Amino acid sequence: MGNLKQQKCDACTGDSPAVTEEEISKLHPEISEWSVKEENGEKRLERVFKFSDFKSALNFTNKIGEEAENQEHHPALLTEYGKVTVTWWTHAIQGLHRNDFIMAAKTDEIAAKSK
Ligand SMILES: C[C@H](O)[C@H](O)[C@H]1CNC2=NC(N)=NC(=O)C2=N1
Repeated sequence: MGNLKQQKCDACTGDSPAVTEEEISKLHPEISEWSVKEENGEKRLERVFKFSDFKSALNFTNKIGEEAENQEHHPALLTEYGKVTVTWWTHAIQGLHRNDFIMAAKTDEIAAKSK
């Protein structure tokens, strides 16, 4: 464990397995700052990152966007003055896949490097 951020996303289709509750409880400690939310009956991972101004928030948003393109797995990003809300889930399965936990870990790493 502790290596989620080094993993790559698998190509995901509607047949890909959603993580089970048991897997969620194993993976969540690696990204403990994220909350598991439920929206429209779909589980999602969400975290708010704080910044000193809009420009830093936008800069972080763009870095997450680049990594999303590299991994072909894409978040919802809400950029505001001094904060970015990042939400990961897998549209193809309307819920959480291991990919979402990998991307959350990568997001944490990018945030740590952006400080
Ligand atoms: C074909 C392409 O890989 C898929 O449409 C990808 C793109 N990015 C994606 N991102 C996310 N978060 N969920 C998906 O199901 C998804 N599907």
